[in-house]
Parts: sequence; structure tokens; C-alpha cells
Amino acid sequence: MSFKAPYLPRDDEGYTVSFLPNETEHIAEFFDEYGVVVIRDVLSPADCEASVSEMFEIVESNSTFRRNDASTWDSWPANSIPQYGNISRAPIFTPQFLKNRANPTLHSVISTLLGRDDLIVNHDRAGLMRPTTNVQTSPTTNSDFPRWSTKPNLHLDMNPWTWLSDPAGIYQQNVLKNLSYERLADFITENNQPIQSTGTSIQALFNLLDNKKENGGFVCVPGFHKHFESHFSSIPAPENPSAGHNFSKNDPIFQQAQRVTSRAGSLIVWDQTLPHGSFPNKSNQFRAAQYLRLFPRWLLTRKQLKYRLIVIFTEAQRVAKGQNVVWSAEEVRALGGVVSEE
Ligand SMILES: O=C(O)CCC(=O)C(=O)O
Repeated sequence: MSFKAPYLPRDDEGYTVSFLPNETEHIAEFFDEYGVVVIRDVLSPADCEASVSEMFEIVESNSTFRRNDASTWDSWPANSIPQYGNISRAPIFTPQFLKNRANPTLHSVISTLLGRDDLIVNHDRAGLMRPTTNVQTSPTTNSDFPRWSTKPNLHLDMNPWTWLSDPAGIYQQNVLKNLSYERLADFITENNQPIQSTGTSIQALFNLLDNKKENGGFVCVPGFHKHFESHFSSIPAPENPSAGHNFSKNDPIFQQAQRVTSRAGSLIVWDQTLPHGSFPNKSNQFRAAQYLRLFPRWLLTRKQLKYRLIVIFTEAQRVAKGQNVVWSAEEVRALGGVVSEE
């Protein structure tokens, strides 16, 4: 294998090098070289605090876990994906999570990076990794909890052979056409259908707590977006196509995964052709992240967008339990609202 991932540079505090939202040229250059870039100060400290609190509320209302009592942290929601730290299988529609998805800086950074303003945001899950070492479970006891550790993983949220063999995305468009949004799982299916001819497809996450290497979290193989085609065109496609691709731990590509570390409030953006995933938490701090993707709104029909938006606001109303959340026209548009010219 000829590919050697470039090493992601770090700043003085040991975080992956990052940029402010208005450093658009640096963001574009870094993203082009590495296929991943960190933009700091996108969410405010108050946004991060409210987001993490909403995540704890989800865990607490679906288990006997209590955020301030580590002796309860064995308990975890049944309908979740604990091996990857996901707190639910369904997408999350809490008020702050929706506000984050409509964040104007998120939309302007991605629109500038991709050179287009026809993007809407997805509605996805979140990851909360429990501390695993030196956890204080009583005033006199500190213990390690390797059983709370998540599984190291590296994957693609797409079928790489479908991407290569069908640039026009006939297969993916058929999948997208069938999304009725009557099932919340349709919001998850939506994520794995990037289409090559629409240009670079991006995924992203909001990092909600300061995240150093030992805290676990996002990893990727920098630079692989330039190697994707030669790699997958030399491997025969499996007989049964699936909407994702997992790299095994023994795969030399897996060995090249690097942690991307960042401060709370940072946005990590990556090219969807970049193998990515997460490494486990080896510290006594939590790791918290909200997953995102932005994609061209016209990949969905006007009818789909209308129904999708009804589902988003119905879920938001149900989750907010009567709390009145007011949305500006721009926020509604960012979340996937139908706009008058369509
Ligand atoms: O940072 C993480 O937890 C992994 C994110 C991920 O794999 C994804 O969003 O597809």
C-alpha cells in the first residue's frame, strides 16, 4: 500500500490546529490538504452547556443514570448504541440541538467551504462517552471502568463502490426518493447517500466539551480523500452492497487513523470520503459530540421537504413539552424548510 496519511499538526495547547470562522482561506487550504478541518468558537460556552445538559436529560430519562452520581453510570438507555457512545438510536430534536443545527456560523462556514448556499442540515444522533479511569464513585473510592469503554471503529457512511461506479447517483437518488419521514430512521438513512456528481459531500460534528487525546472521540485518516478512488477501484465490490463500509482493525488504513482534538464549541468538518470513527475514552472526563451533515436541499422533493419539516417540528414540540421555541425564517430554512422559489 503506497498511501501514507499526513500527520495532523497540533497547536501550542496540543489540540489539532484550528481556525476561526472568518479565516476562510486557511479553512479551505487545510480542508483540501487533509480532508478534515477544525473551526473553533462556532458554538458559545452557553450553547455547549445547554447541549450537554440535554444529552444528560436524554440518558437520565431513559435509564437510572444520574449525571452527578458516578455510582449510577452503569445504567444506560436501552434504545441506544452503547458500543459507540450513542445515547439514542433515533435522531435528537431537543431545543438546543435544533438551535445548533440552525447555527448561522455553521451554515456560512460550510457554504463558503463548498461554494454553494443550497444546503440544509440533517437530524442525527449524539455521542456521550463515559469516563473510564479514576472515576470517583463514593467519597472514598476511585475506580477504573473498562466496561464503559467504547469500541475503536473506522468506517465510511456510504458505499464506496456505488460512489465510484455511479457518479450520477442513480442508486442513491432512488433511496432518497423513497424516504417518507414517517419513520424517524429515515433521517439516519438520508445520511449515507452522498452523490459524487453534486461535488464534495461533508459530514461534521460539534464538539461540546474540551476534548484532548485521552478523552476519546473523533478519529479520521487525513488525506485519504485523495487516495479513495485508487484504493477502492483496486478492491472488488462485495456481492451484497451495504450503505456503509467498516475497516477492520487489521486493515493498514485503520492503523493510520489519527485523533482530531478540539476545544468545546469547535466544529470538526470532514469529507465524506474520509474514513472516520472514534477511539475510546481513557480519561476521567466525559466526551460529548453532536453529529451533523449538510447536503443540497434539492436532493429531496418539495413534498418530502414539507413532510420532513412537519416531522421535525412535531418532534420538537413533543420533546420540548410545551416550552415555546420560536424560529426565525432563516433557521427554518437551514433546518430544511421549503422556500418560496421552490
Ligand atoms: O466522533 C465520533 O463519535 C464518530 C462520528 C462518526 O463516526 C460519524 O458521525 O459518522
